[in-house]
Amino acid sequence: MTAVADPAPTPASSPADSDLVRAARGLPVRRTPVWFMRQAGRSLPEYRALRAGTRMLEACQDPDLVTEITLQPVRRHGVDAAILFSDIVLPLVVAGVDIEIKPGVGPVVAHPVRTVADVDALPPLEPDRLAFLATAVRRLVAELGTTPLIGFAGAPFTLATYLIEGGPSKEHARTKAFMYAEPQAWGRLLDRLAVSAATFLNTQVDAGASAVQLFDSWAGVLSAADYAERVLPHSRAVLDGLGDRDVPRIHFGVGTGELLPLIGDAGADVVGVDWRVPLDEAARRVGPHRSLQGNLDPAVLLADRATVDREVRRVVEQGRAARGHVFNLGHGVLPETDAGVLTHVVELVHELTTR
Ligand SMILES: Cc1c2[nH]c(c1CCC(=O)O)Cc1[nH]c(c(CCC(=O)O)c1C)Cc1[nH]c(c(CCC(=O)O)c1C)Cc1[nH]c(c(C)c1CCC(=O)O)C2
Repeated sequence: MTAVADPAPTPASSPADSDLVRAARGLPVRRTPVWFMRQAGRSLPEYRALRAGTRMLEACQDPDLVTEITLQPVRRHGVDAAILFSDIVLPLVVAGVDIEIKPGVGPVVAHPVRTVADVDALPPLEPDRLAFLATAVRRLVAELGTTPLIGFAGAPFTLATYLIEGGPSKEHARTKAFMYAEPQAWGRLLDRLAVSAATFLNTQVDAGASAVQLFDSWAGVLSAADYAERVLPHSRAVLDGLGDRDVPRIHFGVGTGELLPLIGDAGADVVGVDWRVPLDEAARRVGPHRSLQGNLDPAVLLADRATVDREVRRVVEQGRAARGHVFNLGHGVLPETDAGVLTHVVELVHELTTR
């Protein structure tokens, strides 16, 4: 059922009462909440200016920079949520794994995990090394007022792809080969990654984040059977690791049309959907007990205004089939996107859905 507005909507009294959190729980909203994956980043000139001269993974560990970069898209676009400026590989970096983020490429691992011994040599993440993260989150929560902060972590499978491939990959063939050839070491690797992801998430929630997103960006390369047996239990462990922390859980991957029910079953309140499956169909696949997030194709934002408007309207309409809808893109903002178009999309979604 589509969430219906209160007769006389009053402004949110706290982040926990925000439209983002309400939509995620399937409660009535004032208007459909909007945020964008990669809303902080190269589409913003003020981001490029602030980041100049600082390496990505250094910036992520500097509470001043994290706070400012996280707030930039909230100020500029009026989005309904902030997402912490960080990266999915950060828990590994903090634990001592030698990783660099190469501009225009992505994370590159100096010594990829290729053997059982490599798995057992991975350093654990000590929670007391995350003080910078708790500081940044506390500052952000103070600055954001009633706007919720979304904390996030990379899911075990997607992190394993970077560790095993040594960098970005299309087919993830080495990852799958290791998964099939060394099922026990695979299980230990994903267990470890689940523990560090849970530590990373819990630090953010304990410091005041109002929702979390687990990014399993590359899970869509797996069959449903392999995902269910070899990956889902570890993602569930991350989300279960939140314990009784009462924040909504968003769970997202790209190309996961065939996995959507399982992505939900791993313990999500909200299933993130890319542009390949329309939201009304996605709602049928995940069932009536979960909300949806998505799913405008990021490339649409490079098209003319009439196309943008038509596609935004379509996503909003199809999203009405969901228990609750968080408007987003189907994947991250492309760096060449005009920031003005993002602001326009926020305004249009609000206009179309204000009751
Ligand atoms: C797979 C993945 C990564 N990182 C992330 C994912 C999952 C989401 C997805 O599927 O895109 C998650 C992530 N990375 C970043 C955020 C910040 C919050 C936000 O969404 O605004 C989030 C949530 C910042 C970032 N992470 C990165 C940037 C760009 C670095 C820069 O600006 O120099 C940002 C803003 C770097 C990064 N980090 C990663 C890639 C593939 C890249 C892109 C490399 C490039 O194109 O230069 C790994």
